Amino acid sequence: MTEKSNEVVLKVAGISKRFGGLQALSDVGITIQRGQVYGLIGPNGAGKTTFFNVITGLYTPDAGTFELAGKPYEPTAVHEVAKAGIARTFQNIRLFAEMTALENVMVGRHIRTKSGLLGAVLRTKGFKEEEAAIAKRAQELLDYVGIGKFADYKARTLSYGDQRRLEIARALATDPQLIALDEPAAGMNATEKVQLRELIDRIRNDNRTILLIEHDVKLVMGLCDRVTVLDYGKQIAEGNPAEVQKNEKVIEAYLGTGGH
Ligand SMILES: Nc1ncnc2c1ncn2[C@@H]1O[C@H](COP(=O)(O)OP(=O)(O)OP(=O)(O)O)[C@@H](O)[C@H]1O
Repeated sequence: MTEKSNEVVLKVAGISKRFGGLQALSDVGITIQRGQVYGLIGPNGAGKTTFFNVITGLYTPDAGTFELAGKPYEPTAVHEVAKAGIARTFQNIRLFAEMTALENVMVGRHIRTKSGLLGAVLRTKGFKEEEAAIAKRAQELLDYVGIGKFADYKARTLSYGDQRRLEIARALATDPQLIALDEPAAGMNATEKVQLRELIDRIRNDNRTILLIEHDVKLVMGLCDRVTVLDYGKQIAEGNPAEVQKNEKVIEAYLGTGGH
């Protein structure tokens, strides 16, 4: 029997990372199954961003093993990781401000195109057909995240919440194995958070897999299938939200630092 929930998408183990005298991560590992929303939480300075950056190729770890959809990958460069199948968004939105929403999504799609640079320069027939297909797919993705009507708007003119949706559409455009969202709810108002939650739910229901760093513990607990809690670079708890919430080390870590 093929149980989708048993299919491992990301398996990282034994990750350590030191910055000078500071052990930012010590032997951290997570396993994410297809269709899961996996949350990464922890007090300020716990190592969440470092962990995220290691997985997505921004930082080189001192130790660790990495497997994506059953294949080992080397997180040595961001574009290699994107090609391997991890798409990410950033805490501080990184869109092409002067490009339209549609163009921003098309950029995401280009890492999967075949014509390449020469085709683009020569504007070959193959290139033009491919462009049209990419534009169509980009429009579908904008519709999917709920901002289809803004396709021709410059990214910078969109509301904050819509820019975050656009980033997610761009990430989806790469057909990733895993979508890594870095604090997607940061700076959102209550209505935008509800909409974000609905969108993430929808993405999960389409059997996609999401890793999420988020400060909004309520959002994480309400949304995630599994959660890892980091504190001072160590993984102090892993489990479903109910288990993690009851964990004494977790309660202590949050109360001890004033929580969030
Ligand atoms: N590039 C770096 N150079 C030196 N130290 C770093 C670097 N990046 C992170 N650190 C340190 O590593 C530790 C973990 O930081 P990290 O940003 O991963 O935590 P975090 O859990 O994401 O925190 P926050 O919730 O505040 O974003 C901190 O003590 C931080 O100062």
